[in-house]
Amino acid sequence: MTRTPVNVTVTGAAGQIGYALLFRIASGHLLGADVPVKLRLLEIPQGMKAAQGTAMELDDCAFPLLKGIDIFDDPNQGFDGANVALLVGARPRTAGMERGDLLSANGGIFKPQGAAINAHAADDIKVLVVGNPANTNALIAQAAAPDVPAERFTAMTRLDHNRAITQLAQKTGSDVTDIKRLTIWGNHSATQYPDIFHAEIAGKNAAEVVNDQEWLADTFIPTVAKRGAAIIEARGASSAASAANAAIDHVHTWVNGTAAGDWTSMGIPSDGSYGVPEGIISSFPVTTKDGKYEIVQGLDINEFSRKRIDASVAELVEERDAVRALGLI
Ligand SMILES: NC(=O)c1ccc[n+]([C@@H]2O[C@H](COP(=O)([O-])OP(=O)(O)OC[C@H]3O[C@@H](n4cnc5c(N)ncnc54)[C@H](O)[C@@H]3O)[C@@H](O)[C@H]2O)c1
Ligand SMILES: O=C(O)C[C@H](O)C(=O)O
Repeated sequence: MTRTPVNVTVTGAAGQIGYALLFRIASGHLLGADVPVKLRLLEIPQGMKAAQGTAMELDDCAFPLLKGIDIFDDPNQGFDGANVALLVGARPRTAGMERGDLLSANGGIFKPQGAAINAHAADDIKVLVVGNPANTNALIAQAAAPDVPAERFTAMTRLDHNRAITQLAQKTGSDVTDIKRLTIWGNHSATQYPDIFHAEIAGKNAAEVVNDQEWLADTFIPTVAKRGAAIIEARGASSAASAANAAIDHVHTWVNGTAAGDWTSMGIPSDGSYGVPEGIISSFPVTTKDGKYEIVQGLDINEFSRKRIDASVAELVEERDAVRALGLI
């Protein structure tokens, strides 16, 4: 049976993450090795020529699953019929820019994109926001799309999740595949909290295996939370291939499910679980099945974790209040 191609819209397609992402979507890593895709690339007018160049290279790969590429500079066209939308393009912070300016500039991108998704995307649209500040940009887009179920808007903390797995594996001399049930809580920012108290390493409690509170507080958490800045310092540019890889992982897991006994981390609208105010887009431990996710319930949150989750959530509440004051939500 021939499957209908899935329409995947990627914004910021001519950027560095776009360049690392599009070839993997086209080769079947986003949705599955048997799922044909049509790419819809969305750029700003200045990015159109470079996006066309990337599309030429995609053509030159003769990917069996790639059934079409269209390029737009109008969100209403870019999101038309989209089943999956990866919102990567964003306004980066530049020298002298205050946080309010950054939120306002991104509001100018994510509000119209949310409205275009609301008006034109397919009924089963799933949205992943990668562009920073990812959680709050996702909130802005979601608020502009009242007819789309709120839970379809998610923000990426999978890169943080993957970073934390490797740091833990390297510390304990284990394999990344031995590590399960790790959680990123809160914001994709330096306040995020990577939690190993419920994680397992080859079936044993990770915090007990590590048994080094000082390493946890003074090395592990800051290393994971500040990894983005460390990459920028080392590479002279922000993470791109690892961010693209995490976007692939996020959507693949959302669509295809978490493995039995494991979970992942996703930025999702809070339902009030774990004391996170309803509606803000915060990272939680989630399981996924049949294209839907659920927050893992019933985890005991110790005092060490509570303090850190609360701090990151407080930052998200501040960001929400700031975009509310700007009339963006
Ligand atoms: N959540 C995460 O874990 C994570 C990780 C890494 C990077 N990021 C963020 O991802 C974003 C993209 O990073 P990058 O390195 O690809 O940046 P980049 O500057 O290389 O590319 C961004 C692209 O977006 C385009 N763009 C800007 N406004 C647009 C709009 N309104 N519509 C469509 N396209 C638009 C630009 O023309 C550019 O081509 C940044 O905000 C970055 O901070 C997030
Ligand atoms: O773009 C950034 O500021 C960093 C990025 O979010 C990352 O985590 O690598």
